Amino acid sequence: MTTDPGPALQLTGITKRFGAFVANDRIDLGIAWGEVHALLGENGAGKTTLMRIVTGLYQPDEGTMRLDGEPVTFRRPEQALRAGIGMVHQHFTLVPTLTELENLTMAPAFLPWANGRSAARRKAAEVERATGLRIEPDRLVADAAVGERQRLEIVKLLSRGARLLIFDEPSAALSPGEWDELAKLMRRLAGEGHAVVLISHKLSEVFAVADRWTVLRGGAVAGTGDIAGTTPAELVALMVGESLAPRRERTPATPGGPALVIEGLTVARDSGATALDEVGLEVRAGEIVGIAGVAGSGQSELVEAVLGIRPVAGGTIEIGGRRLERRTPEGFYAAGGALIPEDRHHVAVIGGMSLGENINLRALRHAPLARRGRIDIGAARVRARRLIEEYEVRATGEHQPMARLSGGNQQKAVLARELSTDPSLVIAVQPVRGLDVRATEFVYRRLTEHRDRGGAVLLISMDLDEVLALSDRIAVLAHGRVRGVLDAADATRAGIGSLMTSSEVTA
Ligand SMILES: Nc1ncnc2c1ncn2[C@@H]1O[C@H](COP(=O)(O)OP(=O)(O)OP(=O)(O)O)[C@@H](O)[C@H]1O
Repeated sequence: MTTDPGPALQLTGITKRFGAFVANDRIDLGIAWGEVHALLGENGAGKTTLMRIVTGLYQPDEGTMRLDGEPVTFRRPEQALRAGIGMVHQHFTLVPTLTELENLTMAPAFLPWANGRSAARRKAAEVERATGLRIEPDRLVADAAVGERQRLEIVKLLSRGARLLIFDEPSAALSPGEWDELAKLMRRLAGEGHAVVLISHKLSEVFAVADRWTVLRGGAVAGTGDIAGTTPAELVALMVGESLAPRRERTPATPGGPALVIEGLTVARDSGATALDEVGLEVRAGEIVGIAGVAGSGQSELVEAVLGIRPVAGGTIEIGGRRLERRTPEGFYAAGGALIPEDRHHVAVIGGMSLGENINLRALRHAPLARRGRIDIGAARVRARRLIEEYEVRATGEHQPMARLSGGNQQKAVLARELSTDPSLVIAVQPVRGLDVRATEFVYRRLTEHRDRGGAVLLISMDLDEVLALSDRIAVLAHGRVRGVLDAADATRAGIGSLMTSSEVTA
């Protein structure tokens, strides 16, 4: 299909306030059919708010929207979707206790087939072919990794006839191969006359797929233009209002004693299938060990086993030289562990509690916040404010409900909470997920400083560049087994990639 490029969506003077706070400030933005338009900006710049307006989740206080030249008002997401506008959210909208196929059959396109499983399966296969995205019809969504859930979200949206698709940081949980696939899909959709809006903090992705860009800063448009003729440095400067200092040279690690020792760890998935098969892994004090692997290779189960929330069929786990006999989260934290979880929304934050309460959650049982069984509210407030400042969490104050912070700022709060208790072992799963360029540099520096002070870090990430940039040693996990452990200095993308996709154990 060919479509003349033309104005798909035109926003004029869009303003959105939350109380006295102006999240979107008189925004003019045009998205054309046939283009991939990157929407950029620091954490809290107002990107998600604007896209929530476009998809009917929020109503603007001022301004107008036109779709194909016609004024439109969306009071609910269904209205936007009916008009062909859909969003792949940072937090997915799937039902975890249903299978992927069951989740898909809830979409109207499938309803006529909903009572016939084989027909629904055929329809699912058809959508898979059309989108080039795989799904596992019989897998419970709860068992799917974040990246796999996201894929299902996209399939669901396309099956509902979305023509303008908004991707909110879609690559956060994807392996390089999955991202390449998604990038191709975005280009294909644009080529077929769809419009794609890409919210991303990764400029390499933006330059790989986008035709045009718009930068938001402090809720207002800071600039817009064509990707051709723009440099990443120019966009960074527009986003943060300054240029970023170059990353410091990393010094080699000086590893000490073992901080985490895992031997022969065998763990099952919820379905009973083997998730980890006799996995051995060691992280020493003063080093960062990265785990590279495609989503669903057993990373989540590894973390859950160490944390003590997943039964272990065999093997041992030692933290700080002590074997964890009764494995519980309390035991993990008491042994000096800290965790930056993969799924921020469901596991890492309590949305109904304030930012300050979330930041202090792990410090409440000990002095100086706990005094004779009571919490010193004044000390808690001071501590929260200090960490909010130190971690540059952008919020109206420590009282702001956590759910009202932008995604990136929630992530900064999680980091503040976990790193501020001086842990000996940090398990960091996708630690910069959703963070802007400046905050990403900040976290990388923090984790490296933690290592330099003798702390141990187990880094789990689907982002191979991140694993390569941060790790001292890299363990490659594939199909529940460690396929090799490499010194980061000698590791190459290609070498890791071939181990990541290997199905035979060569060791
Ligand atoms: N429901 C709400 N109530 C109050 N403030 C809100 C609400 N939603 C968003 N905000 C505020 O609006 C600002 C913009 O948030 P938004 O989520 O749009 O940012 P963003 O550019 O998408 O950031 P990120 O890159 O971190 O996702 C933030 O400071 C946030 O705290």
